[in-house]
Amino acid sequence: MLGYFRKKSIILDMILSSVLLPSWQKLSIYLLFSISVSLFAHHAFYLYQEQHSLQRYLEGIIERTKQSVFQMRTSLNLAITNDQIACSDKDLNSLRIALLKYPYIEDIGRITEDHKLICSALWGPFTPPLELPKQANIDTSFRINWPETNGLFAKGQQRSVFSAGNAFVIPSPATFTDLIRHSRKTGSVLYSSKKQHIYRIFDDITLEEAKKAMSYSKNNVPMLPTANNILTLRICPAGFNFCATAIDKRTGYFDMNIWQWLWAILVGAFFGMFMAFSWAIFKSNRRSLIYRLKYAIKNDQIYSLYQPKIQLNTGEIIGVEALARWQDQELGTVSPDQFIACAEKNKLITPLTQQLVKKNLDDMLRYLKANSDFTLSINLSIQDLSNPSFLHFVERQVQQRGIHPGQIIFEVTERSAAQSDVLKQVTKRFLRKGYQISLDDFGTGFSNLSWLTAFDPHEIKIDKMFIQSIGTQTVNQITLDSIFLLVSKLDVKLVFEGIESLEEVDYLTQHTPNAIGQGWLYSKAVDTESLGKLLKNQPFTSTAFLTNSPD
Ligand SMILES: Nc1nc2c(ncn2[C@@H]2O[C@@H]3COP(=O)(O)O[C@H]4[C@@H](O)[C@H](n5cnc6c(=O)[nH]c(N)nc65)O[C@@H]4COP(=O)(O)O[C@H]3[C@H]2O)c(=O)[nH]1
Repeated sequence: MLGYFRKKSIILDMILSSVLLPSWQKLSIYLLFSISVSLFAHHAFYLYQEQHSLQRYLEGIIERTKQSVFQMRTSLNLAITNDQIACSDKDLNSLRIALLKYPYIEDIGRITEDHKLICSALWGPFTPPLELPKQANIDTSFRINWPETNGLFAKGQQRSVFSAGNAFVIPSPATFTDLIRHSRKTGSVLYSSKKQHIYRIFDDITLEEAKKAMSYSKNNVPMLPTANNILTLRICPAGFNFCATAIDKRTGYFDMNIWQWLWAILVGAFFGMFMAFSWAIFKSNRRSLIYRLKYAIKNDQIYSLYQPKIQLNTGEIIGVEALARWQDQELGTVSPDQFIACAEKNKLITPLTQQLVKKNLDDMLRYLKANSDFTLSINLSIQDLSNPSFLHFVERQVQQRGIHPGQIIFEVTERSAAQSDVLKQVTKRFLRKGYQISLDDFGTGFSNLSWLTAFDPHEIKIDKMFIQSIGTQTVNQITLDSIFLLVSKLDVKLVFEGIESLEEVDYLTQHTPNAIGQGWLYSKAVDTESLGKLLKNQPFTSTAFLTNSPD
């Protein structure tokens, strides 16, 4: 069990260590940001829902008011066209029949020109007549209507009275009963379209709140949550003389309960973490070797430095080996062993080699032209060689610059036995075109004798580990001695890599007088300018020539 958890934690450690984890400061910023975004999103979401619910509520009130208006208009018309003597029994009976037909009307009766109610279907004749308040509103639908009328019904009750001709109606207070929400945060106000008169206030809305809501000529949807802002929606139906505004006094944030707040914070925190880690992974990927290498190739940032190859017995520079260099903004100096392997693995080697070949030919053109014995060694990967178009590419580049193919040496390394057959085939095509082939890193890995017999390289490069073994009496030194013996029988140039001391030069020249060498004793890989100086000052005859040029 313990082992299981240990294993899990190792895997987690591995995952986490491969990602650039965000710092606590960054994580807090992400969290703060996304919690705020989440809260705002929740606010907007609830606001949207509330707006929809308020819209439905308002439409309900508008629809019911239209029905009520229709019933009032029709019943008033019936009363006006009734040719009975006003307030007679017959008149009152026909008014009662009308009253029974229209459920949104509470009472219907007769009114005099000076605004006195003289009888009604419910109450019969009023003796004396009931006087209405003087402040009448002119209403296009009903000619005259009065606002709340005190005293007609129970004490304190108010009714609106609408009149036309010698008839009046009182709408039923039960008209909207089923629409009332009994809500403490929403409500609505019904008023004349010119805002002269408030017909009715629904739910728990104060007169001040109703007036404030009426003051908005359009819908008021407060996206930014402030405590004083109210959500209001207004509808003024065409062909009618009234408007209704619905109000929501506590919206979004202000209406969220503790669980909704917690949920919003949790969602925000989750997304904040998610964003922070996604960004960290994205950044880690951007910093990855493969990403940076693609970027470097695309932006032509990889270049070559040139390490002189020396004829050891004379100290003369007979050519150079191009060695790729890459200085990345993010990763710093990356060794060619690393990035070449990465390019090979990710099928980037062909574009990279092509870029480098062009640069190498351009850089060395003047030296190649100045001395027809001067050679340029270029490292190739097996993928370059097996790419059928690569030889054509090289041919084009070499011909365009008027360079003799024999001055170009392609260094190849056999990295697996399986590559042997391919190499045999392809290198022959290069040899036929006049290029030289050099067998690199001889003695290491798969570069061995079988290779030598498979085809005839012009040159064998002995790996630096053998040079470093000189004077050590190790297996490598013994191998080096056998290489001398073997190569003396073959028609092939021997190039020793990694020469760092005069003793090594002495040892090598004693065994192979025509040996060629390269190493830090003479020079590290240098740029074209420094190479020019080295060429001027050659031959290397003593330690005085040894440079400390940067690699
Ligand atoms: N300790 C020591 N080292 C010395 C001395 N003289 C030279 N060297 C290093 O030995 C390596 C020789 O290159 P290589 O065997 O072709 O091995 C090369 C070659 O296989 C590959 N490479 C470099 N440039 C290219 C390129 O343009 N294309 C391809 N395909 N491979 C390249 O990367 C390998 C490593 O290149 P570098 O890091 O530049 O390492 C170079 C060079 O800097 C010395 O006196 N002492």
